Amino acid sequence: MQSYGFELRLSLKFGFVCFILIANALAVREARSILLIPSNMAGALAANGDGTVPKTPPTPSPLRSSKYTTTKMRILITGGAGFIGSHLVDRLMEEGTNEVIVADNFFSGTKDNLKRWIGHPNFELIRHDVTEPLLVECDQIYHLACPASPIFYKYNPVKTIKTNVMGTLNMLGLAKRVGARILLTSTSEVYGDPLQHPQTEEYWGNVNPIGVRSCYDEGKRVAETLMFDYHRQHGLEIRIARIFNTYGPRMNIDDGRVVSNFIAQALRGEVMTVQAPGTQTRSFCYVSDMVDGLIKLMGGDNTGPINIGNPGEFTMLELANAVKELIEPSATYKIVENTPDDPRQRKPDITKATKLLGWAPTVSLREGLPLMAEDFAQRLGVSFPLQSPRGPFF
Ligand SMILES: NC(=O)c1ccc[n+]([C@@H]2O[C@H](COP(=O)([O-])OP(=O)(O)OC[C@H]3O[C@@H](n4cnc5c(N)ncnc54)[C@H](O)[C@@H]3O)[C@@H](O)[C@H]2O)c1
Ligand SMILES: O=C(O)[C@H]1O[C@H](OP(=O)(O)OP(=O)(O)OC[C@H]2O[C@@H](n3ccc(=O)[nH]c3=O)[C@H](O)[C@@H]2O)[C@H](O)[C@@H](O)[C@@H]1O
Repeated sequence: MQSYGFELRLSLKFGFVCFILIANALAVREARSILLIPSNMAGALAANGDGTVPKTPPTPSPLRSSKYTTTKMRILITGGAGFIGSHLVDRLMEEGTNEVIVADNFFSGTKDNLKRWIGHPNFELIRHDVTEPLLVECDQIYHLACPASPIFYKYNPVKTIKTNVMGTLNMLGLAKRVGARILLTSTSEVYGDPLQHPQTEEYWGNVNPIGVRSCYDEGKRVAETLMFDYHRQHGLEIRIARIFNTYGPRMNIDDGRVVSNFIAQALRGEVMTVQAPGTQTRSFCYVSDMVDGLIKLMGGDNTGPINIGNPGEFTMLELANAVKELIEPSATYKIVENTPDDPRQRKPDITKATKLLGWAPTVSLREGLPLMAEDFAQRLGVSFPLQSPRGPFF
């Protein structure tokens, strides 16, 4: 009797274990089907990573087709209170067919750049830091928010990284939720101190991952990675512009970038500070050309990355001499110490932009410098064209 009892207990235990195992197997199958995870998920992810056709884009929010919603294109511009962003706002507002929302934390931008639109029924300005999530409904996102001048982005490098990584992640999350197309303003700094010249989009760059500029250039490289991962994994419609040095009216007078420094110094009667050795090169794009390029990229079919910049290449000494010739003939310069990791040469190959977007810059440096100087002179309260023995230049 005792042995029967023992066998019964044993078979009950065995039955219980079998039951648990079968139940577990069923639960896993059920969970898979609930979560819609295909059995070949690992393969699918690998295939996506290999650049196979991305998923269908997410459906736009139902709010956008509500009869109470405007028929205008609603465009979010992060960093829209800054230099390039505010010119982009002007252009998109002037089109008359858009509603524009600007989200900016005013770290390097200012409300003053947008004063023309504040109060306009198609315009909204939100004080918002992109490192925090943002809930708005929109059709397109131009994601510019990020300090761009080396002085500003090195001021709080951890914040710069957070802005590039968490900020881009938040904007991608927003784009995914509302089904918006998103454009990232990346930078020629992803090429670092380039060993290929001019730089094509295929070049992977020569970047110091632990240098003082890394918060910006590595930050932008991660932002580009995030854009492509969201594109492959979630089907997001992405656009990436690699912007090369852009200048024009409305830059911060004490922004610290070279064109604004030289013009402000020349107009204030100060000595222009050419950082050693002075033979390093940059290619300068006028802001109206840049805005044209960004809008064409957003409207076109190509994800990018696409270089947008003016291929005219100048040494810093040549730039100082151009400012002297065109802005203030009495201007002088001195050679000062440079900062670490300053790229020695930079010039965009714009074959892709020309072929795929039908875009090319139209404003030369000689035309653009005086236009910028006029704006700076007005803000500094000095007259321009400055009186000189040779008279006005244009
Ligand atoms: N101007 C150039 O030569 C150049 C070159 C390459 C790339 N870019 C890129 O273009 C974009 C605009 O550059 P810009 O020259 O107009 O610079 P900018 O500094 O004038 O504008 C950047 C704007 O972003 C805002 N911002 C910064 N951090 C933010 C945050 N955490 N949350 C919300 N807003 C924030 C600033 O307040 C500012 O209004 C940047 O993404 C920059 O990296 C510019
Ligand atoms: O276009 C780009 O991709 C990047 O270009 C710039 O970075 P950088 O080229 O270093 O811009 P500047 O600070 O204007 O410096 C340009 C050159 O001028 C020199 N410089 C700068 C300031 C100055 O007073 N004098 C001077 O000679 C620097 O040494 C450097 O060689 C921008 O600041 C970045 O936001 C942007 O992403």
